[in-house]
Amino acid sequence: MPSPALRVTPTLSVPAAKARALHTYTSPATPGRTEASQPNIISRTPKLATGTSPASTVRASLRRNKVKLKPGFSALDWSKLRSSGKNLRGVEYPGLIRVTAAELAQHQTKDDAWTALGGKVYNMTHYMGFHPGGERDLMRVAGKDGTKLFMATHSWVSFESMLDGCLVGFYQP
Ligand code: HEM
Repeated sequence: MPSPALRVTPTLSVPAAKARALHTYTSPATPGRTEASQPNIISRTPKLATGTSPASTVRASLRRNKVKLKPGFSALDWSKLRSSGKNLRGVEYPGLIRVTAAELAQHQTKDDAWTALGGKVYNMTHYMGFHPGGERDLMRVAGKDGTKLFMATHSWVSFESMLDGCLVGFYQP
C-alpha cells in the first residue's frame, strides 16, 4: 500500500492542460459544418481555447461578429445565385475593365458597392445579404481597397471563388 505522499494523480496539471488545449483545439465556424463542406474556405487558423490565460488578449482580437442571415441567404443560396447566369457584375461591358481609385470611390453605397481585393475589383452589391459577417462590415470596404481588412479578418476565405461572378476588372490606383 503506497503512502499518500507517493500516490500519482492521473489528471494533468493546469498549465499542461492549458498548453494542450491551446495547441490542438480548432473551433468549427458553425456547429455541424466541417471545412470540407465549406468550399470557400482554404484553411482555417486555429482559434484559441477558452479559459483564463495570457492569450486572452489575442483572443479578444480574434473575436468577430457573426450575423443571423435571413432565410434565402445561406451560402448554398449564394452558390445557386452565382451559377444562375444573372449578371452580378453590374456592368454591361462583357470584358474586364480597368478601375481607378476615383472610379472605385464612385461605388460606395449599398445599392452599388464595389471593392478592390488583391488587385481585382468586385461588385459586392448582390453579396450584401449573404455575408456571414453582415452588411455593415462589407460596407467598411465599399468604394476602396479592402484587401488589408479582408485579410486581417479572414485570410482563409477565398474571395476569388466566392465572388468569381462579381469580378468587374483590375484595380489601377
Ligand atoms: C467582399 C468581401 C468579403 C467576402 C467575400 C467575405 C466572405 C466571408 C465569409 C465566406 C465568411 C464566413 C467565414 C467562416 O465561416 O469562417 C465571412 C465571415 C465574416 N466576415 Fe467577411 N467577407 C468579406 C469582407 C469582409 C470585410 C471587409 C469584413 C470587415 C471586417 C468582414 C468581416 C467578417 C466577419 C466579422 C465575419 C464573421 C463571422 C465568423 O466569425 O465566422 N468580411 N466573410
